[in-house]
Amino acid sequence: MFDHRKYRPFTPIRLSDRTWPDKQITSAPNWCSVDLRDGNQALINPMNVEQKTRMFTLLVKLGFKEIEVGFPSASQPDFDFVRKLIEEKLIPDDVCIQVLTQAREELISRSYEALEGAKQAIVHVYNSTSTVQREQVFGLDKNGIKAIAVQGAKWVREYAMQYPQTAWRFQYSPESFTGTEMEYAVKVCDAVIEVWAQDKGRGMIINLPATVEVSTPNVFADQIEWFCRNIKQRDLVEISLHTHNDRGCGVAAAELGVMAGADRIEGTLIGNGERTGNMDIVTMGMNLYSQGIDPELDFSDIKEIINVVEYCTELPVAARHPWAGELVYTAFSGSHQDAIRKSINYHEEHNLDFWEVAYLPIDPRDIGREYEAVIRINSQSGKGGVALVLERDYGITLPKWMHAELSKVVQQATETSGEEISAKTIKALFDQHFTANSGQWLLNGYDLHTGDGHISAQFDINHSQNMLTGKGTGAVDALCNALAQQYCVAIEISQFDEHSMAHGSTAHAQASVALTINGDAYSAVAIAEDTSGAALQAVLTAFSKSNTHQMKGAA
Ligand SMILES: CC(=O)SCCNC(=O)CCNC(=O)[C@H](O)C(C)(C)COP(=O)(O)OP(=O)(O)OC[C@H]1O[C@@H](n2cnc3c(N)ncnc32)[C@H](O)[C@@H]1OP(=O)(O)O
Ligand SMILES: CC(C)C(=O)C(=O)O
Repeated sequence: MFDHRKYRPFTPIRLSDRTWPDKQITSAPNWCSVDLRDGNQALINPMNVEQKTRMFTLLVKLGFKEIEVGFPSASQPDFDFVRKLIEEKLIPDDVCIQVLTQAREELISRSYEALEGAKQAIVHVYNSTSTVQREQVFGLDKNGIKAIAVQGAKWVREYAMQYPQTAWRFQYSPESFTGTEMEYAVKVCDAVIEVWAQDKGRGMIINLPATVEVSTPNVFADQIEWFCRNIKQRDLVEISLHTHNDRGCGVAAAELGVMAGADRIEGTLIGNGERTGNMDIVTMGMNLYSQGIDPELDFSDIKEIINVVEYCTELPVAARHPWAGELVYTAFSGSHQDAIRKSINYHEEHNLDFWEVAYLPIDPRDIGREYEAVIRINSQSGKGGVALVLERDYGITLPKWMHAELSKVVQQATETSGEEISAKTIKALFDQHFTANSGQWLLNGYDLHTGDGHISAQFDINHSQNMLTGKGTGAVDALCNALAQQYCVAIEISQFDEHSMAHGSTAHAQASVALTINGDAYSAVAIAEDTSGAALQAVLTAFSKSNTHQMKGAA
């Protein structure tokens, strides 16, 4: 039964003098990828050695310096993978691998066996401390649970002594930290630190997991600030966070947690992990990047990250996934397209130092995305977007007065199909509507003579099979007069635009014209090697439309 009364609200801790809301993140935290452990343990098919190796290689390439590579005491494949990394010397000198173990002696001992020969490594031991786990899973009181942690810490320390060649660091996680009374969590962690602090200079990490996300991120941040203030030997430990995404706020919790004093963040690429996933390092890293902060991870080839993640996890990356999804830099809606087009043009024209483009929080090209994907056209799109597609993909810049006319044609097509329309189809519609010419109305040549402020011109046109002669203030005017005289119609030039086309194009000029012929409007575009040729052809094409129309009308 869908009955909310079955649930109780989470009780926040009392922290009225919190300071984290006034803090800003100004640098990247220390990152630790747990793709190969927490990510892996949540998969339908855990990664095989080949997939793990591919993921590890990517993580190193992205710049991770700490990578939890598995739970080697849990399974032979995990054990073998750690051995492979060490024996095949696949771990760069500046990368530290990490392994997870429960606080059980046989598992700790096996973890050290797996790590033998590593230059440096982090042994990560955990046990659950929340009220629910204490009472319902372990059946132990607070002292009993603390004793597991302390005993685990002791075994971790003792076994490390048997492998003095490795530079060991130790990590402890009070699993289900957020469901634990804060005073008690501090007590357990203080006790673990006390064990490990016996070895002076030993790197220690206390990792605080939101094993299941149970509150709003501000409550988590309060817990972190409170914990950091109250732990006894704060200066000896690195405080790490390991958030999950059950309420959809895994990244927000980690961010506020860093503001509250944490130094290190554990997470996965694209947020794979138990249930709704671990906190997504790509999202948090890109959040920093978009604020001008170096994430110290290289996400410039997002496609490669997606390919490897999809290959290794056998799960698809959602099209709307923050920063990485296929559609996150794409606008279909007209007003967004219009603003993006104007904003990008403004940016280029004013040579701005900072990226501030409407609807695009970053330049998609920074992460290897093309502008092509930014504007896509369907029935929600507007004239600006359609014009941009023609300009972007075909170098055809339409004058503003022509945008609405083309957009109407495209809109009809998208409404009829109910689907997205490709750039190729938009170009075909443009040709059909603006440049199509029966072939009878093609300009073969022209001869212009200037005198008494007027141009006398002769036009060689297929259709007339004779030369047309006209006089006017310019070539276009002269042609219109010639046509008006020859075909006994009234012609007025309502709009006219001509410009050179982009460098590198085979044609060099584009002309657009709107004529009013016997009271009706006809517009056309022509592209030719020179501006006069393009202008005259545009007039002929527009005129041909009226001619067809009249013939149709007559029939
Ligand atoms: C929040 C997290 O993601 S933690 C990481 C979880 N990851 C995994 O579990 C993946 C790998 N795990 C495994 O392959 C297995 O669970 C193993 C190998 C670790 C342990 O396997 P098994 O001993 O066969 O079974 P299981 O996991 O059910 O063990 C539960 C026992 O361990 C105890 N236990 C559980 N966690 C811990 C811990 N952190 N420290 C000490 N003891 C623990 C339980 O109380 C229980 O004891 P009991 O047998 O006396 O009741
Ligand atoms: C072992 C801990 C860090 C964990 O994976 C969790 O609590 O989610």
